[in-house]
Amino acid sequence: MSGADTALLDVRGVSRSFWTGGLLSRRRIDAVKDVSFTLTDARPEIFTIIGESGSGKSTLARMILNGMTPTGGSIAFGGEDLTTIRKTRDRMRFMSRVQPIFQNPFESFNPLSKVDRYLTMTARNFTDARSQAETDAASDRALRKVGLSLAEVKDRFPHELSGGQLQRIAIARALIPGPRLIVADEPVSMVDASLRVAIVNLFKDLRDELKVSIIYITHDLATAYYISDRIIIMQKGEVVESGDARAVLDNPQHPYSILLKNSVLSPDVPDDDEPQTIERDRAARSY
Ligand SMILES: Nc1ncnc2c1ncn2[C@@H]1O[C@H](COP(=O)(O)OP(=O)(O)OP(=O)(O)O)[C@@H](O)[C@H]1O
Repeated sequence: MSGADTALLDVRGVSRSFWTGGLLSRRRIDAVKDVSFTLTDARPEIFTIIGESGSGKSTLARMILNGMTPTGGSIAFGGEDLTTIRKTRDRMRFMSRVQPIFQNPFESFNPLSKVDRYLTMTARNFTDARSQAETDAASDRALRKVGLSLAEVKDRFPHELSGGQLQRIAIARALIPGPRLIVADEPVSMVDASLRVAIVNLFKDLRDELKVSIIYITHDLATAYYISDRIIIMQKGEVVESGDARAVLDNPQHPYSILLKNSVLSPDVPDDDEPQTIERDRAARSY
């Protein structure tokens, strides 16, 4: 689908609750509450979801990736409600258009498999490439978009590569099917601080050159400020502030947004220079 009015992604009044505890101590957790936003096909953008731990970011990401059903509201991709995407063929089509990037690149790859195997499998599953020469060509094309080449990564195991290289290979793998949307959940929080800028810059290139929209999920205000077009700030499952990223982050209105900004940013964030990255110990986590 394309056209100025087509919603690439329409998240409408989405909520997700969980029940925890036993029969007598049942407790409802409202992980995501009534979240709405729309991404358009006509204008690829980096749309950032920011919030502290437990604010519902990953739950929202899982629902957008169709790995979890909302308990309220609806999500449509290209006009198609995600709950109607059930058949394997439809799921594969959806997956080719919406690709995830996970937090921990070391968990994205089987330590016993050579990394190029993931690229080959993705090329076989999601493109017309069948022969080794064709899958190699598809892998190399994708790797070159992230500043690598097949020659550099072929026959290498994950432990032979850095976290930054692995994350770039994970991004290359996600690009092979030609997605319209990438959902990146904390993609740089486990990457060495010195490599974060290179990775977030890649997202800008993907937006500008490949016209891919990116949902960038983070707790890191500095990289968010640096790359985002629009932003929503979440607290306890709710969107407390949203809009143009620079406008929101330069002049936050909600007390939580002000607190968030004051707690992580020094007063003068450079305009277009390197973001000041914030170190935080975070436990390895994946979906
Ligand atoms: N499967 C589940 N069962 C019960 N509660 C859950 C489940 N998944 C998430 N939650 C709860 O929902 C809330 C939101 O969690 P979520 O992981 O979406 O937050 P987050 O903003 O991504 O946090 P983090 O940055 O730490 O990953 C938390 O209180 C969490 O404990």
